[in-house]
Amino acid sequence: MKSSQVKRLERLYRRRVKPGEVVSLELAREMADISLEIRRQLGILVSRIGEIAYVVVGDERGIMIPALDEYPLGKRLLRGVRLVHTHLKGEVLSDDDLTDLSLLRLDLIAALQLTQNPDRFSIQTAALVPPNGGHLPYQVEPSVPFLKYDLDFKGFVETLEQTMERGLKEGKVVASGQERGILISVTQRPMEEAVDSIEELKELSRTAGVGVLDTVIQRPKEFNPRYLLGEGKIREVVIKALQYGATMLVFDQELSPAQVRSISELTELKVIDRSQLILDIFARRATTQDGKVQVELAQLKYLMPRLSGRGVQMSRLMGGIGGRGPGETKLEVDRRRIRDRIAHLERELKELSNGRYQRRQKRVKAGIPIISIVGYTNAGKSTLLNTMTKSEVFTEDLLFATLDTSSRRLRFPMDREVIITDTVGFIRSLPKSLMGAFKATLEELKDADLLVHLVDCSNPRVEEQINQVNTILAELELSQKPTLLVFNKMDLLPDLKKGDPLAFMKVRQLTRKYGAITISASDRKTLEPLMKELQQRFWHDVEDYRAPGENHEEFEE
Ligand SMILES: Nc1nc2c(ncn2[C@@H]2O[C@H](COP(=O)(O)OP(=O)(O)OP(=O)(O)O)[C@@H](O)[C@H]2O)c(=O)[nH]1
Ligand SMILES: [Mg+2]
Repeated sequence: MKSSQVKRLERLYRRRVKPGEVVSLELAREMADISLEIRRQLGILVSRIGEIAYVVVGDERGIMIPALDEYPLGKRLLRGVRLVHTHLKGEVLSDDDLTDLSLLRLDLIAALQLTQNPDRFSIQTAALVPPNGGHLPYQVEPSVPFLKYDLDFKGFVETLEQTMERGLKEGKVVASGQERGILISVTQRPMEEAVDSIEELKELSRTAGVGVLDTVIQRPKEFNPRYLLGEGKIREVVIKALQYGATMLVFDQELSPAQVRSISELTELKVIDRSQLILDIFARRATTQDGKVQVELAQLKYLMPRLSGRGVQMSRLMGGIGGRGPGETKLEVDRRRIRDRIAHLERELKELSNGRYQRRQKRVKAGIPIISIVGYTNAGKSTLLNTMTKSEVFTEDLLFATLDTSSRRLRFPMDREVIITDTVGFIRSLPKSLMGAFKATLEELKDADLLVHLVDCSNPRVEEQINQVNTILAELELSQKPTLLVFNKMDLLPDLKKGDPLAFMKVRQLTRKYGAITISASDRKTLEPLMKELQQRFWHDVEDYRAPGENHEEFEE
């Protein structure tokens, strides 16, 4: 470019646009003139007060918009700058233009559609529209000769912003105040597995208080190291997020710290992965000292490797859902202080575990058999403990209701008793950091004389869940323990038979295959076969277990 041309471009920065106009006639003419002379597209980004924030020169067919760091979106729904640029051959707004509009959330995008004559051109504009349940997030207007173009820009953009805000508050899809997420899985596993896993991610999201707007599965030949998702796909996701008014993306796969950063930079959405979701749920659920220490430890260990590198956006990284997790102040401490904290927590955990160990020793010494109930999260473990012992352990139809083991005594006839313990639920791909921290809790399983592996047989993923639990038991070196497989929630089977006959048949087949006992943990009357089996296992002399009734000795706490 000639220096005179550069000067002309620089002078554009001194121009002002009236707030009521998209662009003035004079300025548009000057742009057309320069653009035709240099044979490149020319764009200006204009702020709300009418200042020229950037002058951008492209090539013949397109233009690259710079990072708009000085105009952060933050909580705003629109960027606060509009793009006016030239199209040398009078082309209409391109897909790239509309993608920029959507991704950058520009106030408006305008193309000056030039002809050979710098004084005669048309203008075409497009702007975002409020989230509308899956339709296009923008609206493109027809071209009009520039001289006929007449839009009160100030009024237009203010109204648009207000409507968008109102739409968001009404939160048509999910209640407001909640996070609204799009779930994403990028995997090379078979489609069926991906669907199963994302179904579970939905449950986890529900438990964590994240409303699920949509799910996206991509099975690429190769992973894109930067975004995990392919570039095209991630743009699709962003547009979807705009359409539905999403606040967060939840990935089913573990993301590297760098990936979290690039994705959240590109999308300006909160980005979390499955591990973080689970950590978040654990953080909410921990009530006892033990549980709290373990969760904080796990969170810090998860955070540590994510602290390296420049400009880590803490709020996005560890904000979790609604900003729980280690508090802001704790996050400001440097790695060293975190390391100290980890060491401190580990000591504390050790002390707590010493206490646990002594309690365990007492039990072992007393020679009372110990039964531990294990199983996938939500299988009904706590319910079973409650019903068997008539106690009130917290149960809920959410994942990970129980985070600490709790033990109860269970009496059998003839003054016989066992200790029965409830444990934290298992889940596939438990975050590594959590696995470590919760090993302490699960250590108690080593003392168990019998594991009762409880299964929710109404769950469509029942077989997979059995396998997952077995895998984790193997990891804990517990495969050799005597184990009793018990199918729970049999009261739900008639419904399953009606709703999904195939799944029902599968359950029947599994029951036969494993010779499993079936019960309804919530219904005491159905526990008889289980009680009988337990009694047989521990006291071989018992010929027959008698059902609890008026004239019998009852099993009770
Ligand atoms: N229909 C039916 N629901 C049951 C039965 N047993 C448990 N539930 C329900 O299943 C849900 C989970 O029960 P919990 O006892 O909390 O399950 P858990 O295995 O302890 O779960 P975590 O502690 O999260 O691992 C609750 O809503 C229970 O009411 C049953 O026999 N039939
Ligand atoms: Mg429980």
